[in-house]
Amino acid sequence: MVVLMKLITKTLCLLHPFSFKYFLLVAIFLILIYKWSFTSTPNSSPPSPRKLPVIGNLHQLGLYPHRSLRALAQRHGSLMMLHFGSMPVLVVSSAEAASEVMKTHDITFSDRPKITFFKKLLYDFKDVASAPYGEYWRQVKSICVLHLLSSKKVRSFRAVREEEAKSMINNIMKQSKSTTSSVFNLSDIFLTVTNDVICRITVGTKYNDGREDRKMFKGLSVEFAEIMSHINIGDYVPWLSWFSRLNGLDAKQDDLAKRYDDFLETAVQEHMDGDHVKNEDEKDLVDVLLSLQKANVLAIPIDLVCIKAITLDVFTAGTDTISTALEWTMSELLRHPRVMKKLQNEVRGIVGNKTDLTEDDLVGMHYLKAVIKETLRLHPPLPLLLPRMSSQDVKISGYDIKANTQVIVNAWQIGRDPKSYNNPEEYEPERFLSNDIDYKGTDYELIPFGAGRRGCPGIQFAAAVKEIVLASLVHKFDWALPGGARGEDLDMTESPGGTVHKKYPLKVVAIPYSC
Ligand code: HEM
Repeated sequence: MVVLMKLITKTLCLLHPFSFKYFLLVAIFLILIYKWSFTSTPNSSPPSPRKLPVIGNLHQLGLYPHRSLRALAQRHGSLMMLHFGSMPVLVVSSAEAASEVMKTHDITFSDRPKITFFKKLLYDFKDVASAPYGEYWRQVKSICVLHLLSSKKVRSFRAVREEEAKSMINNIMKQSKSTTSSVFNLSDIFLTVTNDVICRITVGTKYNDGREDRKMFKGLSVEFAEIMSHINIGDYVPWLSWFSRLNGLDAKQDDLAKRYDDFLETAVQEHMDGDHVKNEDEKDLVDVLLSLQKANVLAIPIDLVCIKAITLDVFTAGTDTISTALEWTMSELLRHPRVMKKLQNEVRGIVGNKTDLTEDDLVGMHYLKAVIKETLRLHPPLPLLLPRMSSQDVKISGYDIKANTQVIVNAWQIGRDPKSYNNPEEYEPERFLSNDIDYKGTDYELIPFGAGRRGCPGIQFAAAVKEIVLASLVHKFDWALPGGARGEDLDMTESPGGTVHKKYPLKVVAIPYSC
C-alpha cells in the first residue's frame, strides 16, 4: 500500500490540474478501502485475520486449506471469522466449538451453501448432500438411510463385500506369482474395489467388466472430488463470475456433469427396461428408488432427476472417501512396521487355518478398528467436512453469528489437538484401545464423518468395506516398499483437493504369506 501511495504521489507531481483532481479522488478511494478492509471486526464477532479488498481472505487458503486455516486459527482462535469475497465464513477449529455448532445449534447450522459446483453437478441441489435443509432433504436422506445404509441393509450387502475383497486378493495373488516384479499400485486397487462394491449396491453391476462404454466410469468420482476443490470466484464475488468462464472451470464442470448424467441416464433406463423380477434382497438402490416413484407413496413425489441425484450422491460420497481412507491406512502401516506386525498377528490369529476370511472374523479384531480410527484421526478424507450455512442469527461462545454465514469445521485440526490427544502427531492406534472415543458423531474430538443432522449416513457401510479389505490384505500378504525403501521414507505429501489423497499413488510389493 505504501509503495502504491508513493507511486501515486510521484505521478501527481507530473499531472495537469484536472488529472490531479481525478487522481486525488482515486487516492482517497484507495485509502478508504484500505481502512475499511483492515479495521478490526466489532467485539461481538469472532476474531478475524486481516482481509484484502474484494477477495477478502480467499488468498490465505493456499494449496492445503486445512493447513492454512490451522495456522490462522493458532493466531486468532478456535472460532474465527473470515470473508470469502463478501461472504462471511465462520471457521471452527476445536472440539468444544464444533459441539456448539453441530450439537447445541445443530438446526441453525444444518443448511448447505448454494455453490455453483453443487448446482451444476448435483442436479440443482436435488441430492442429499447439497439439498437445502427442509422437507425435501429429510425425505431423501431417510430414503438413503432406510433403503441403503441402515444396519440391516449394510449387513445384507455382506456377500458383495466378501466377494469383491476375495476377487481383489485373487488378482494380486495371481499377478504376484506370475511376474518377476510384483509392484502394485494399491491406490488404484482401492479405487477399483470400492467402486465395484458401490456400483453393485447402487446399480446392480460392476461397471468394470471390460465393456468399452463403461471404462470411463471408474475415474469419475476422483474427477468429481478434484473439480470440487476449485472455487468458483463468482460464488463469493458475483461480479467476477465471468472469471470461471475465462479460466475454463465452468466448461470443466459442465463437461463432467454431462458425462455423469449420460452414465446415470443409461443406468436408470436399463433398470426401467429390464423385465427380470427381483426379490427384495436382489434390489439395488435404483430399483428401490424406481419402486418408490411408482408406488407414489412419498410426501414429495420423486422424479427421474431426483433418482439420478441420489444415486450420484452415493457414488461420489462413498467411492473416493473410502478408497482414500484405505490408501492412508496402508501408508501408515508401511511407515510403522511394528503396527503392521501387530495387526497381522491379530488377523492371522483370528482367521487361523481357514483359507478365506469372512465378516464374522472381523468382530473380534479390535486392533484393526483402532488402526482405522487412528488413520481417520490423522487423515480425514474430507479434512474440512462439507460446508454448512447458518439459517438465522445465533450466539456461539458469546459471539454473534449472522444468518447466511458459511461454516467450515476443520476436522483435520481437531483430530490433532494436543488438548484431546497425547503426542497428537504420532501414529499410535493403541490410544483407541484404552478409550471409548468413536467417530460416530458424538465425540467431537474425532469427527471425520461430521456430526448432527447433516452428519454422514454412510459410516457403518464405510467401516464394513474398510475392515474386510484391510484385514484381507494383511492376512494374505506381507508388504514392502519397492527397491527396499524404508517405511519411514514413504512420501506422505497430500494432494490438493476436496478429498485429500496421497499426492503420489501408493506403490508396494506384495509377498504372499503362507502360514
Ligand atoms: C470413509 C468414508 C466416508 C467419509 C470420511 C465421509 C465423510 C462425510 C462427511 C464429512 C460428510 C459431511 C458431514 C457434515 O456436514 O457434518 C458426509 C456426508 C454425507 N455422506 Fe459420507 N463419508 C464417507 C462415506 C460415505 C458413504 C459410503 C456414503 C454412502 C454410501 C456416504 C454418504 C454421505 C451422504 C449422503 C452425505 C450427506 C449427508 C447430508 O447432507 O445430510 N458417505 N460424509
